[in-house]
Amino acid sequence: MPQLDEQLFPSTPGKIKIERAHHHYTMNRAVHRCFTSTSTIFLWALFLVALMASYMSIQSFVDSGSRYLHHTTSRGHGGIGGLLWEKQIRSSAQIRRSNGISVLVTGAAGFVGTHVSLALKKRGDGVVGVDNFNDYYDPSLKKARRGLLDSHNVFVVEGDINDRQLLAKLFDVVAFTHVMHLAAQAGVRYAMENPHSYVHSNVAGLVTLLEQCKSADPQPAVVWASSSSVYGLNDKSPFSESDRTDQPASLYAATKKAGEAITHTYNHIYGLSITGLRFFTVYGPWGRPDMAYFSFTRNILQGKPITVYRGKNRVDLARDFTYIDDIVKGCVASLDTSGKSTGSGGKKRGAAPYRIFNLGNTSPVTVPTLVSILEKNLKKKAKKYVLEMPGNGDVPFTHANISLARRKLGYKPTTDLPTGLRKFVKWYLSYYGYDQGKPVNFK
Ligand SMILES: O=C(O)[C@H]1O[C@H](OP(=O)(O)OP(=O)(O)OC[C@H]2O[C@@H](n3ccc(=O)[nH]c3=O)[C@H](O)[C@@H]2O)[C@H](O)[C@@H](O)[C@@H]1O
Repeated sequence: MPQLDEQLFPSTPGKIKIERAHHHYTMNRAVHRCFTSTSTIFLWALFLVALMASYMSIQSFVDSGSRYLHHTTSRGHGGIGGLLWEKQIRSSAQIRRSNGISVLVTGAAGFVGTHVSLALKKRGDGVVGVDNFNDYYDPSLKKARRGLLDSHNVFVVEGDINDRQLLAKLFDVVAFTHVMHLAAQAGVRYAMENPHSYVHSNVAGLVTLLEQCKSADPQPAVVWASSSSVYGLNDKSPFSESDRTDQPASLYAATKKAGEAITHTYNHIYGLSITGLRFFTVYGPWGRPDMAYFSFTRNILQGKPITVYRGKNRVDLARDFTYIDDIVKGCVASLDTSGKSTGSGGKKRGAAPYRIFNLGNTSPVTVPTLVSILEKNLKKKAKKYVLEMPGNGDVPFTHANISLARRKLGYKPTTDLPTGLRKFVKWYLSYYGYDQGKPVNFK
């Protein structure tokens, strides 16, 4: 005779069977002890069905956990999905020039996102931003950037790129021609502290966004931020797009490299037009406080020490620091030359462009030189601690070969590090309210 628990859990293939095996041992004994009459059996059956149902609903909550949470928060903040919301989205997406484009900018309250959104809006394109305003660095700076965007009629939705319903809703309201995907967990060394945030944004978030782009009709062309860090331990200099990128030195770099592979599959299977931009240590006004040029400035002004990393054999580290305005030109040119996605209804209808470009400055500068330029601009000496570079994901140097971007995008950086840092320091002092060296409104 079949055992009672076998009658309650009929043999089915796949997942259910595993669940059943799970329950089998503990319940077997309970069943024999307790089931003495048919009415008790009936009550137990009801109880078990209820147990199964609640287990399944917990499972589905876990599956869609982040989506659920993000939804609640975003709904709470901005009345997402309401009529007023739709009106703001439509007005922000409105194109005001002939042959203009309408762009969804992810990470719009971020450093590069803010600058690109403003540049597009200023020339008459439609722009809608999305940003989750996370606290990886001071969210008040992100809010201030949003204020700047607001004043130029760029609307930024508070939400996460992992939120499928939000993305679907945005594409319902606007037929975006382009997506400028800049939302990401940035920072090379922080990946050791919080590895999962890199997977969440740079892998899972990217896939969620591409899924939406693939099924949108018409499909938008996608331009997105990869990173110079994908070159990892490559020691061939300068770095060309065709150089090897299979030796990442940090999880951050690995997720960006994964992004290049993931976007390739969406291009190949669904006909999405893809352009990946390998940014080289971008700096400038409204920049990121976690980056060296920014935190060095803060510490020098506050009289606090800075740590200057040094490579093996006392060799200085160097970066191909690239000024934000040059990067913006590269981003805008990428959107303008992206070519169309070919798919519709989730099906590819022909080959679409897949491109990768270095956007660098082509002249690496050492970290000690960066510090001395800042000292000159701030008229203050840094208290320096020199430390051997810890094994935390850093690479010794970066140097971009930009001939491909020059040929295909007309990309030509024009700002050297001293000029760019002068502009940054000027912004920094006015933003944080320094008056003759004294912080008035230091945040
Ligand atoms: O080009 C890129 O792909 C990457 O550029 C930067 O990464 P990184 O070049 O490491 O920029 P910083 O964090 O500003 O560091 C610049 C240099 O200063 C050095 N550094 C940093 C911090 C510090 O306290 N001391 C110090 O000497 C680093 O070792 C590095 O050589 C960005 O943070 C990444 O998000 C971006 O993807």
